[in-house]
Amino acid sequence: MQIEKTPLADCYIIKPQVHHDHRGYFFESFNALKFKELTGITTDFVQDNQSFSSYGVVRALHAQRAPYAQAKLVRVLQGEVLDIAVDARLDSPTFGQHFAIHLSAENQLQLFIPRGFLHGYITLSKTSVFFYKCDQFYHKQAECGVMYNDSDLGIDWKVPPADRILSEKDLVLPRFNEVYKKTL
Ligand SMILES: Cc1cn([C@H]2C[C@H](O)[C@@H](COP(=O)(O)OP(=O)(O)O[C@H]3O[C@H](C)C(=O)[C@H](O)[C@H]3O)O2)c(=O)[nH]c1=O
Repeated sequence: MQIEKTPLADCYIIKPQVHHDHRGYFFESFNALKFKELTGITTDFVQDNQSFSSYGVVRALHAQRAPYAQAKLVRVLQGEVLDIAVDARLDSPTFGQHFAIHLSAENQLQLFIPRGFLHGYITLSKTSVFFYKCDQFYHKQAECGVMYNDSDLGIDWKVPPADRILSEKDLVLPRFNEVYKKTL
């Protein structure tokens, strides 16, 4: 496992060590001890999620409010996505900034997104299977989110707007500054 810092504190890129042989490949998709050694972060994942999407589907930008905030370890099992993490920690020097990364079954990269972040992704391939570990259970009443294309966040979602597909819920999410009450 190799860890790479991002410009957002506590948000890390993880590159697993892939063992290839004549049969195919093997890699440890997560190892809590190695992760702690490399990041100093102790994780206790309690729920795994998986979602299937078609090209252009946007699932963004979501979080759960404290005390049910979730850290997530995300990766792609099939296809390719553009994954977005937005720092929504009011006391963070990178408050309001985002990090974007291409995750794919081919590059096998993962992104660790700490609690206090908004998260979302758009599918760039014909279809995608997205898998992620969470360190807090789903609490529907604690769900929150902001509009994915809020100009204040300046996220380039790559896919032409006409091709993007969103849930009814995501189409009516508020602006970042409405939720986080702090001007960027
Ligand atoms: C998140 C979640 C949802 N659900 C149920 C609720 C709905 O009946 C159905 C679809 O939920 P939703 O439309 O919120 O799914 P996404 O739009 O993919 O939401 C996710 O989008 C981005 C990528 C995230 O990082 C979050 O984990 C999550 O908000 O699954 C559950 O039963 N458990 C859960 O943990």
